[in-house]
Amino acid sequence: MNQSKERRILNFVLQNAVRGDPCSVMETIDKYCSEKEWAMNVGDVKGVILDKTVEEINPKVALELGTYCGYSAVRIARLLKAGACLLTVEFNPEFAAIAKQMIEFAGVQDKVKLLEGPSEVIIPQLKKKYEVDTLDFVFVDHWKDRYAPDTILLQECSLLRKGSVLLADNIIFPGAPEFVKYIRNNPRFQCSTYPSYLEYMKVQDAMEKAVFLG
Ligand SMILES: O=C(NCCNC(=O)c1cc(-c2ccc(F)cc2)cc(O)c1O)c1cc(O)ncn1
Ligand SMILES: [Mg+2]
Repeated sequence: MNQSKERRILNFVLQNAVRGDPCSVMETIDKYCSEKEWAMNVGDVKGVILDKTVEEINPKVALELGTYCGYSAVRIARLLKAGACLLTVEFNPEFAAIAKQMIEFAGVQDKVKLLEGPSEVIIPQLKKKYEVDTLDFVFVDHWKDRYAPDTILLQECSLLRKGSVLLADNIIFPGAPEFVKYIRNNPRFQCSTYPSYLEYMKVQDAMEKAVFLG
């Protein structure tokens, strides 16, 4: 059975990156995906916007929707302080298996909890099953038509507090029009847009930052 692209990315990391070095893992994935096979990691250009947002917030509890191969989980976790954690949600079991190995190879497994399942099932479990009180930071990077419903679900589950920050990938390409419409017209969010480029491409994209006002 021929290998998946995600398995090829992981193997390239296992063979070329430095075990326990998150930056080496990120650089190696970016090298593979810009030179050999494109893949939907947030990437090195938008990754800087993600870094700056995480460093500004310094979250104790962070959530990621859409783990994929674990690139952004490694990217976020490397910036988390002692005692802080990232919960990352992936629906696709193959992606989750790859991401688990990627996170462990990077050495950030103690800061990351990978939750396998659909976001609409996992989010309502965060308080009771995963002992979350509220979320300081949410990186939204899963199915684009889930961005708006899951933002509503996070509020319904009282997972956001005054000052919680959402950062959403791909609001230009592939686009998340329902989310943009919802969040920019919602008086409970303070929004700002960060124009950038689609990972590994000369195609315009952007990230949307939305601060929950409580
Ligand atoms: O996370 C799940 N899918 C990947 C979401 N991410 C994307 O779709 C995504 C796509 C693109 C992209 C860009 C250009 C292009 F030509 C094709 C795709 C870029 C990105 O940066 C993304 O983030 C998922 C799976 C599932 O089964 N259930 C719940 N969620
Ligand atoms: Mg994305």
